[in-house]
This record gives sequence, structure tokens and C-alpha cells, in this order.
Amino acid sequence: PVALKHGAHRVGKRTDADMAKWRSYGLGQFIHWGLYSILEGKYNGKYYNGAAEWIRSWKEVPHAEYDSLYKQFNPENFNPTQWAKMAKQMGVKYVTFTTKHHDGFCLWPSQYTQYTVANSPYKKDIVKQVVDAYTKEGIDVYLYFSVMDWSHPDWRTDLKTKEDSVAFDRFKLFTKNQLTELLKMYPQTKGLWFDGTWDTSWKKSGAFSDSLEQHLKSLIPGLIIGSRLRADEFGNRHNDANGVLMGDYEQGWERKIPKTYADVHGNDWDCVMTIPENGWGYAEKWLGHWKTSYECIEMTTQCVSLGGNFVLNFGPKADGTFRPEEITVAKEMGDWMKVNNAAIYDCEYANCEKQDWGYFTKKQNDDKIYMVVFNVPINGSLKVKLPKNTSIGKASLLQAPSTVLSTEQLDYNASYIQLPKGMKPTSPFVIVIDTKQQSQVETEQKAKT
Ligand SMILES: COc1ccc([C@H]2[C@H](O)[C@H](O)[C@H](C)N2C)cc1
Repeated sequence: PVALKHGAHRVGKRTDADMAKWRSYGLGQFIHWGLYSILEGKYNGKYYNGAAEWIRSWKEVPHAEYDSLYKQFNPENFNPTQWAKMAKQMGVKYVTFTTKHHDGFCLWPSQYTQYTVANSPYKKDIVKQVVDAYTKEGIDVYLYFSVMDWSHPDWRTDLKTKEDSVAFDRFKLFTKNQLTELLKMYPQTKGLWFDGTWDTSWKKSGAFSDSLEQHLKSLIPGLIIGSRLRADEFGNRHNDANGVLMGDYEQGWERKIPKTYADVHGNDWDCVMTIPENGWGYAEKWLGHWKTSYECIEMTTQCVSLGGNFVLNFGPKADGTFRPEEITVAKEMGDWMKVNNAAIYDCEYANCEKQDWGYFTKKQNDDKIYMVVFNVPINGSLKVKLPKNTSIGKASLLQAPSTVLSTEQLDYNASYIQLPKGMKPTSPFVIVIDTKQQSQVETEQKAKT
């Protein structure tokens, strides 16, 4: 291996209680809210065909015009308690909220810039209201922070000249100061979700990113920071020069889900996902396909079945309200989670091979296995292959525990599970399997002879 001073300082998953809590979440909410929400993905009657929160980068939008939008920011219908209650009903265990996106506008009254909500007509501290309202609902709060800051004169995409380096040194101090004030002002924060760290200037700042992470973790012990913050001294991101993840979990799964367990390389990870095909901030017109609650339920299950968390994004309008499609997805997911959350919360990879009927999840620190069924075979029988030397003790419906399902053992670790006659599922359902190990089976068989 390569000797690294600013590579990963830990190999393998964190083993502390704070990370165990993170690993138990299953389902989270992302919220993207800011000045881009005012433009709604369009300008001068033309629709931007990129992600709405990137509209400032569209050649049609004069920067000065965009940067003066803060003078209009006044979300009179913003009700953080309503936001938190919608999230609670949806069944999310954590929320990641944009404190500052790439445009540099701060939703908290930062003392290090004038470009904040304090200087908008709204005036009040939005980050504080979100942190307090979600914490009150028992939902852990994580803060999204974009290192890249288009509004700051000292931001650089690369460090070509001495002047660049002098300016970027000022920028790094500004960044450290803003992050320090965020953690001091909102000490309930459980973690930071970094973005905007792909540019060369940051790849050349590996040592700084390392010391910054250590500084932030000294402010809130147990703080959770994913793999989007760090670069090593060779400019590698996510994985260092030795292929070891730098960060508490892998943050590369943006709008994509790993295919197999091998793809996650033994790391903790989350997938962040948009309801439309792309676009995180509010857009009047959603381009392409909008995911249904059914698809979001399947993605949640798929992520948990591979040991990760699923984080679904919501983009409130400039006035603080959510669009009907997002309210519907939250409600329908919540209705499903109310009945089936045992297969999502505190669950992990079950180490079973994937089968057509759906996904396995396994309770952490327990032998219970859940089958989340999305496809019932024509013959009404679910073929179940379990890990070697593991067989079905009892199979029952999560939503009707007294309904024990008949099982026919095919061989040591394969069985048919018969669904109750007349069961006509209209939404994904969960079968609970109490497993028994091979040694138990032999003992039983010996007892029989
Ligand atoms: C260049 O491709 C990008 C860059 C940044 C993003 C940002 C989005 O604006 C959103 O904040 C997402 C979480 N982030 C990765 C997405 C795709």
C-alpha cells in the first residue's frame, strides 16, 4: 500500500453507537430549498432543461439577476412543524437539509457573509426552525453544505496562480468558519452532507479536507460525515490511493442504487434520489418520469436489502409549501411504512441470493428474516432459497402474524411458501421468517428416528 498522510484513517465500518443509529434508519428525507426555488426551473418564459437548483449556471440567467433574488425571498407559508409532521407520517428517520447550495445563499444568519436569509425580507433563521421542528418530531437532522460557492469572490475551480492559492486560502478559512458556526449554532446536528467537492481546487486541498473533518468531529463527537468531503494528498476522492473509503459512509450513490452487495464493498452507504428523473430544487415542470410511491417503496426496500439507506428528495416551493405530487408520495409511503416498517427499520443485508419475488431484509442483531414481496408467481408459491444450513422455522404474514403460511421443504435450504388461498395482494407485503439452523434440523430429525 501507498503511505498516506491524508488518506482513510479507518478501514471498515464505524462501530460506535452513533453510526449504528445511522445504519438503522432505512428511510430518510432530503430537502432542497433556496433562491433557485423562486425561479422554478424557468427564466423569461423559457424552461431550463437541467436540474432546477443549477439554473444560475444557465447562460440565459444573468448572475447579478440571480444573486439579487434574495430580495424577494419571503416564504410566508413556511411552516416547519408541518414539514416535520409530513416527514414523520412518511416514516423517515432522518432529514438532510440544504444550509447553503452551490449559489452560496445561506439559509442561516451566517456572520461570515451578508448573503444570507437575515438580509432577505424573511429575515428569520430557517435552519434553526428546521432543526428544531424535526428534532421535536424525533427525526435526526443532517446538514447539507456545498463547499463550492459561486457567490464568493475567493472561490476557485483550480489553483493555477499564486493569486489563486492566496484567494483559495481565504476561501478555505471562510468554509471552516461557516461550518464551525453551523455546528455551534445547531448542536443537535447529527452529521454533515457535503457537496461541491469535485473541482481541482479541492482535490489539491486534501490535507485541509482532512484537518477540517477532524476539527468538525472535535466539535460534535460522533458526527457523521460521508465520503464527499475528503480528498487524499493525491487528489483521490471517496476512496484513497489504497482504495479505502475516506468517510463514515459511501456517498457516491446519487440517483442510482447498487445492483449487488458486492458493489457496496463492505461500506455503509446511502442512495439519494429525486422523484422526477433529475432536479432537486422546485421546478414548475418536472422533466421525464415522476416516481410513484410504489417505486419509492421498492427503492427503499432495495437499498435496505443491500445494507444501505434510501433518502428521497423534496423540493418545496419558494413560499414553503410542497407540490401535490410530493405530498401524495409522502402520504402513500407513510401508509405502507406504518404496516411494514419492521422490514425496513433496524434491518440489514440478509446474505441471501436475490429472488424474483422481491427482496430479503434481516433484523440487525436478530435471526428474523423478512421477505418483502413485489411479484407473486402465477402458481401462488414463493420459492425461497436461504443461506446454507438455514431453513424456515415458521413463515407468517407481518400484517397478520397469526396467519402461518404452509411451507414445503425442497432441500436443506430451499422451500416453497404457499400464500393463503384467496390472498389477492394489492400492495407489496412482508413475510416474516423465523429461521432455524441446520444443526437444529439434524437434532429434530434425530429425535424423530
Ligand atoms: C455535476 O453533476 C451534479 C453536480 C451536483 C449535484 C448536486 C445537486 O444539485 C443536488 O444538490 C445533489 C444532492 N448534488 C449531488 C448533482 C449532479
